[in-house]
Amino acid sequence: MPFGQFIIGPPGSGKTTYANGMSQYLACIGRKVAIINLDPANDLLPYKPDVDISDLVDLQTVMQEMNLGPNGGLVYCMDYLEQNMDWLQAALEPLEKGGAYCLFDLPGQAELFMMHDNLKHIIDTITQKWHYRLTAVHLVDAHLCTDASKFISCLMMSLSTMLHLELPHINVLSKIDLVRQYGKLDFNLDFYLEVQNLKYLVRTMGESPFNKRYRKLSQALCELVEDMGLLSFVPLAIQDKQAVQHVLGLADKANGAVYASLAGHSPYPPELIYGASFQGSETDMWSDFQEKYIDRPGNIVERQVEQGQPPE
Ligand SMILES: Nc1nc2c(ncn2[C@@H]2O[C@H](COP(=O)(O)OP(=O)(O)OP(=O)(O)O)[C@@H](O)[C@H]2O)c(=O)[nH]1
Repeated sequence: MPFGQFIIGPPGSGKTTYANGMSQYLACIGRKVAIINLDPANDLLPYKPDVDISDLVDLQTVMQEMNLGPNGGLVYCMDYLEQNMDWLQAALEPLEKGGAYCLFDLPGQAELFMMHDNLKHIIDTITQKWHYRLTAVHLVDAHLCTDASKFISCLMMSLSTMLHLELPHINVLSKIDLVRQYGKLDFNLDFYLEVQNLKYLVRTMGESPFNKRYRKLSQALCELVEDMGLLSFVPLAIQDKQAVQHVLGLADKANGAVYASLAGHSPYPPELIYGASFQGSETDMWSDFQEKYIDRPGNIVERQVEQGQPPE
């Protein structure tokens, strides 16, 4: 029974970097890991994929021969993969036999999730027909927290992806370490992670004619998200070991790897699965992140300016 993660999220949200970082962490703690690149637009990979969709279909060739743009080409490649799932099954077989934890790096274009069924069919085949136990790890760039309207869009996108995929799901605010660059947040980090009391978010939206006109709509969307009670985020900065550990621990619980290990149905003893996951309290971790990445000035010059001293 193979375990692993589907890594999803909009373009640029950090999926490939996460696949690379997570695989390094897994290898470090002694778990076998494989990366399956299913994004044909991924040309400069920081990792060496164990399976690469480019070996099946090449996006550039598709664009040239079919006279398609990048998005049309991507949809074509996904259709092609859907029709050639036996290729993927054969490529996965040795990894499965070797007991590898599978990280699937997926394309980020939202239309693949929202408007076409090909990726959903691919995911369904892997999880339902081939019985892979996979958690969807959905990354969104944390800079969306710096603007209430953008954060509401991010909530809608995360929620609809969750409902569309019907998989165990973790929502991640990625690149937390870069948030400071985009200015001060209106609220502490836990506000964005817990996704509660969103009425306060709507209040920060300003008084432009556009905002005034659509305030009720924003309010209704926020109420919908809160009423469903399905959405929350965990923070990630890929170089932060604690954060990577935390996401892995949640993914292992969501896909059942922890319970399989406890029941003796895993090549890894529970100590390795539990022992490698984050053991502390989430609230302490949030405060630590708040202090480390959001409150604390990033460098000595910023610190001096914040303390009212002229930079040296
Ligand atoms: N500082 C910082 N940079 C990050 C982090 N995660 C990703 N990045 C950077 O964000 C940029 C985009 O990351 P990618 O991993 O290529 O994002 P992606 O989602 O795979 O992008 P597409 O392949 O276009 O869909 C790269 O420059 C990464 O180095 C992080 O946690 N911290």
